[in-house]
Formats: sequence, C-alpha cells, structure tokens
Amino acid sequence: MTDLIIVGAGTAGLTAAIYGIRAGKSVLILEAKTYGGQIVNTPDIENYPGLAHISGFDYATALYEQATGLGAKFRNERVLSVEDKGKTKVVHTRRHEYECKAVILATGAKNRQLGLDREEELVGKGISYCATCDGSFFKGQTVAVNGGGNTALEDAAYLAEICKKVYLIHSRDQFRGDAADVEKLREKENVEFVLNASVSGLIGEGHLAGIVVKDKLTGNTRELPVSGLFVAIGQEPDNQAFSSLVRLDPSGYIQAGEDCLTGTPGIYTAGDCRTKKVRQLTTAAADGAVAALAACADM
Ligand SMILES: Cc1cc2nc3c(=O)[nH]c(=O)nc-3n(C[C@H](O)[C@H](O)[C@H](O)COP(=O)(O)OP(=O)(O)OC[C@H]3O[C@@H](n4cnc5c(N)ncnc54)[C@H](O)[C@@H]3O)c2cc1C
Repeated sequence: MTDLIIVGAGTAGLTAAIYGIRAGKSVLILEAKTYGGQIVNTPDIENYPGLAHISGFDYATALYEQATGLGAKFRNERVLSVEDKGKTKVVHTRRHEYECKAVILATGAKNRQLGLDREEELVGKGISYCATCDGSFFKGQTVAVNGGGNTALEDAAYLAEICKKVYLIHSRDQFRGDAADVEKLREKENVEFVLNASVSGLIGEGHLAGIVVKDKLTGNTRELPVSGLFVAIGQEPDNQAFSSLVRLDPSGYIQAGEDCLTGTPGIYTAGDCRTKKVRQLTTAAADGAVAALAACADM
C-alpha cells in the first residue's frame, strides 16, 4: 500500500510529493494531464522568490524532476473518486484502484468559460484563455479580450503590443483590476473599451471570424471582426468528484483552513483548489508543504 497519494501534479501536488518523500513516506502522484498544472505554458514567471525569470515549462520540469528524482512515483491518470474506508483510502481511476493511508487533493483550478454555443469547438481556433500562451498567433490581427479583472487588463496590454487592434469587453463600466493599469490602456491608441457589454455570439466556421457583442444597457448587438477572443473571466475549481468526501464552498472550492486539513481524517488539500484568498505559485507551494507534513505526521 502507498502511504500518500497526491491528486494533481501542479505546484501544490509536486511540492507535497517532495515533502512526503523527504519525510520517509512512499508517494504516488496521479495527474489527469501533463505535469506542471496551469503554469506550464507561461513564457515568463517573474514573481517566484529567488527566480527572477523562468519559463513555466522550465519551472514545472525542475519541480517534476525534483519530486520524481527523490523517488515519488508519477502516473498519468485522472482520479474519478476517492473512497474513505477509515484508516485506508481507495483512489479510483478509470483503469486502477490504489489503496493508501492518506490523500492530498491538489486539483488546482481551470479557466472559466463564457458558455457560448461552439465555444469548446473554437478553442485553439480563435478562442484562447491565455494571452501570453497564444497571443503570438494573432500578431498584426484584431482581437478581443473579455473580462474586467487584472488578468484581462494584463492580457489587453500584452496583446496591444503585438496586435493591430484590441477590443476590451467588460460587463460593467468599472474594472475590478488595478486603476493604474486601466489608465495605461486608455492611453493606447489601438485599444478600444467596450463597456457594459457581453459577448453573446461567435461568428465563423472552422475558425473564429468575429463576435457578437450585446450592449447591456440598450440591448443592441453589434459584430466585431476579430480573429481572436481571449476569455479572462476568472477560474473555477474541478472538485465535484470529491463533493461527498470533503466540504465544498458555494463556488466549489474545497474548504480547509491554512493547515490544509479537510474535515475528513486522512484527506488533505493544497493549492488553488481550496478556499483561499491568494492563488499563486508561492501559496500553492506553501500549501503543498503544509499538507504533506500534516499527512505524514498523522500516519
Ligand atoms: C496563464 C497563467 C499565468 C500565471 N502566472 C503566474 C505567475 O507568474 N506567478 C504566480 O505565482 N502564479 C501564476 N499563475 C497562477 C499559478 O499558476 C497557480 O496559482 C498555480 O499553478 C496553482 O498550483 P496548483 O498546484 O494548486 O494547481 P494547478 O497548477 O492548477 O495544478 C493542478 C493539477 O491537478 C490536475 N488535476 C485536476 N483534477 C484532477 C483529477 N481529478 N485527477 C488527476 N489530476 C487532476 C490538473 O490537470 C493540474 O495539472 C498563473 C496562472 C495562469 C493560468
């Protein structure tokens, strides 16, 4: 039986693996996609203490190699459920059942979608949730950013440097993001604010050719001829599979304190998937360490 199973190989999960192994426990990491989590496609991380600049890929690879180099096992399998059998837990994937003493849920969060018809179909064909990852595909073109927080403002600023024109669409007339960043965008000639508006339709077969924008005050719609739509309306967790095992908050995040303990003995949580204020690499890494040490101490 494995001592500790970690669900998710993002920063939180991989850090938990390092701490679990170093505490003398056997560790298995189960990851639905590739290791690294959300950060893996980011071209440049500038706020991780001690690393002035590093790409998301290099950062994630170093973390993965550190964890597996120490002896953590890694398997590319999505966890479908976790069964609580008291002192042991059974982790179910499509192909296997794994028994262990403790589980750390480090499932992160994913980008929120607009919920429009054909949105999924057009991802990678004009729709993106990551400007720094995909912006270069739209060099010299006209694009739109949808959102009102810091991510949307950063995306618009980034795209304004490489695109012909950027529409910034927001559902209100005030932004949640930093006022200074809003002012900088107002000064850019190729950025047009489309406020009190929402994206109500997608135009184009095979590739995005435009969007329909609805004015929320008048109800009028108009078409914007964009080849790219960058959706930056926040993130949501993916914890429904564990809703009978741990308590979720109304937004679906796992409820736990700063100690990373869920209300269920032997089940811990770490990183962006839990209810918390700051979702960053540093806080995910901190959670990973805290959760793993708590899990190991309780075995
Ligand atoms: C574009 C972008 C840029 C960012 N830039 C920065 C930055 O510069 N600095 C910074 O500090 N933060 C940045 N962040 C935030 C940072 O990436 C996150 O805070 C951090 O990745 C959270 O780590 P995590 O391990 O909690 O979750 P994640 O990185 O989301 O990893 C969770 C992992 O769990 C896996 N998973 C989910 N469900 C299951 C399941 N059922 N079974 C198995 N595996 C599962 C997922 O596939 C994923 O790999 C950025 C985020 C984005 C999206």
